[in-house]
Amino acid sequence: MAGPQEEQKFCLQEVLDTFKLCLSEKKDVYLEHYVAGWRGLVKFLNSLGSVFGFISKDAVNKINILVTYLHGENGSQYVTVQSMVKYELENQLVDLTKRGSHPESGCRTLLRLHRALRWLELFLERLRTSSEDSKTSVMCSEAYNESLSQHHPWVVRKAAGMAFCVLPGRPAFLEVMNVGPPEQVVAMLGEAVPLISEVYQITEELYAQQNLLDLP
Ligand SMILES: CCCCCCCC/C=C\CCCCCCCC(=O)N[C@@H](COP(=O)(O)O)[C@H](O)/C=C/CCCCCCCCCCCCC
Repeated sequence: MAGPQEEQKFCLQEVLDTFKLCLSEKKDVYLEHYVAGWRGLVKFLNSLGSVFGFISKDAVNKINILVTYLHGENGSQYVTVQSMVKYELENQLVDLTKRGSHPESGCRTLLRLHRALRWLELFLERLRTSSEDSKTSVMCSEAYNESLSQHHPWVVRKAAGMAFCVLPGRPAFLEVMNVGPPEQVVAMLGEAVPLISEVYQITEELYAQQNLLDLP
C-alpha cells in the first residue's frame, strides 16, 4: 500500500486523465473533475517547496469552496460549470458588481481558477516547445504576465515573481512530472495542452455570454 508520501506524488498522466474526464459529450465541464485536476496540479506545486506555499494555499482554498458546494445540499446544481452558473444566477447567488452577501459564490471562485488555467496553458505550451537550456522561470513569468498578472495587485505580482525565480531548471522540472524521459513528457504535454485549452475556451465563452468575466 502506498504511504502518505507516495500518495502525494505528482504524476502528469493523472492530471491529463482528469482533464480528459472534464468534458461531457455535449461539452459541458464537470466540476468534480475540474477541481480534481487542480488538486493534482497543487501536488506538483507542493513538491516545489514552501516558497510556493502562498499560491498553493490560495488554490486549495478555492478548490475547497467549490468542493463544499459540490457536496452540499444543492450539490446536484453543481455537477457542471454550466449548471452551476445557471443555478447561481437564477437564484441571485452571485455578487455581480461589488462584493456583498455572496463573496464566495461558485461563479467567482471558479473564475479565479479559470484565469489560472489560461496561465497553465501558456506555460505548458512554452515548456513543450522550449529547448533543454530554456529557463522555466522565464517561461513561467512570461505566461503569468500574459494572463493572470493583470488580475493581481502589485504585492501579489511581486511575490509571484520572486517565487518563479527559484523554479528548478527545465530537466529537473520535467523529471518531477514522473512520466519518463523528456521526449515522453513533451509528447504528453502535446496531449495535455489542447485539452486544457478546450476546457478553458468553453468556460471562457460561457462566462463571456453571461457577463461574468469581471466578477469582484
Ligand atoms: C503539468 C505540471 C506543470 C505545471 C504545474 C503547475 C502547478 C500549478 C498549480 C497550481 C497553480 C496555482 C493556481 C493559483 C490560483 C490563483 C487564483 C488567484 O488568482 N487568486 C488571487 C485572487 O483571489 P481573490 O483574492 O480574488 O480571492 C489571489 O490573490 C492569489 C493569491 C496567490 C498568488 C497567485 C499567483 C499565481 C501564480 C501562478 C502559479 C505559479 C505556479 C508556478 C509553478 C510552476
